[in-house]
Amino acid sequence: MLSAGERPQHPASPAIVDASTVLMPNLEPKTISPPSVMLPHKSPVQHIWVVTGPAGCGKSTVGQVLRKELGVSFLEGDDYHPASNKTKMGNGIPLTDEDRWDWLISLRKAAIDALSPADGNPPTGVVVACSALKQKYRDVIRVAAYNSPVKIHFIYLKLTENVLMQRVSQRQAHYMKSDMVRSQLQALEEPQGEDDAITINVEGSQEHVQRRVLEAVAEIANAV
Ligand SMILES: Nc1ncnc2c1ncn2[C@@H]1O[C@H](COP(=O)(O)OP(=O)(O)O)[C@@H](O)[C@H]1O
Ligand SMILES: O=C(O)[C@H](O)[C@@H](O)[C@H](O)[C@H](O)COP(=O)(O)O
Repeated sequence: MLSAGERPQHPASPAIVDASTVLMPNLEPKTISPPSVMLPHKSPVQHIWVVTGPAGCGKSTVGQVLRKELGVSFLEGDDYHPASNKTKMGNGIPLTDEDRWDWLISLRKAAIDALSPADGNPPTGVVVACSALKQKYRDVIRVAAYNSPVKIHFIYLKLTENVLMQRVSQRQAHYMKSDMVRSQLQALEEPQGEDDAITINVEGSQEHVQRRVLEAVAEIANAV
């Protein structure tokens, strides 16, 4: 059993992956076929794949790709905020630690529930989009693995402030406006020395980001 503050140790995984570098310059994005990720259905180990980072880094986009490729459900973190948090964020007021606890706990519970569906067919895992800006927020999610054969993996999507601002500005009809990005970056503690977390630089096109993420996920899954 893990004691408080202790994190599950993972086999070596790529700590930082760069999707902004075109490793195969002769390939057009549309010719790139991402690796497919197959996880054994009979394995007692289940995975919680948490896609993290500030608003606009691509959590929902990447989360949907993983949902499809892994054949598991996808939980959008935004859906688990109480209305008061959404109102705050919509008014440009950054959330406090207190605002975030209940949200993180609800999201963690939803992830655990998704691993034990009522139909009795446990999935190989679940994908969760959650900003998880600080280490202590990731620690709240990590509790889901205590005393259970669950492995948690954080996939942090790293992007510069300028690009984040551009991408958030592009989004229509979302309560989170671009001026919140700065406060999120101030709160951000990038994962460092956290064995269950990888960083993916996501400046590149969606195709390249998708490929890098799927390669990283395949590598982690194969190492378990
Ligand atoms: N690699 C990418 N290149 C360009 N635009 C992207 C990329 N990934 C996501 N986007 C776009 O950026 C915006 C924010 O992405 P989204 O997945 O909603 O981020 P998040 O869930 O982290 O807030 C969306 O309009 C999305 O289509
Ligand atoms: O996609 C987005 O717009 C954000 O990532 C959004 O998910 C927001 O970040 C969280 O709902 C909680 O806010 P904090 O990131 O400030 O905790």
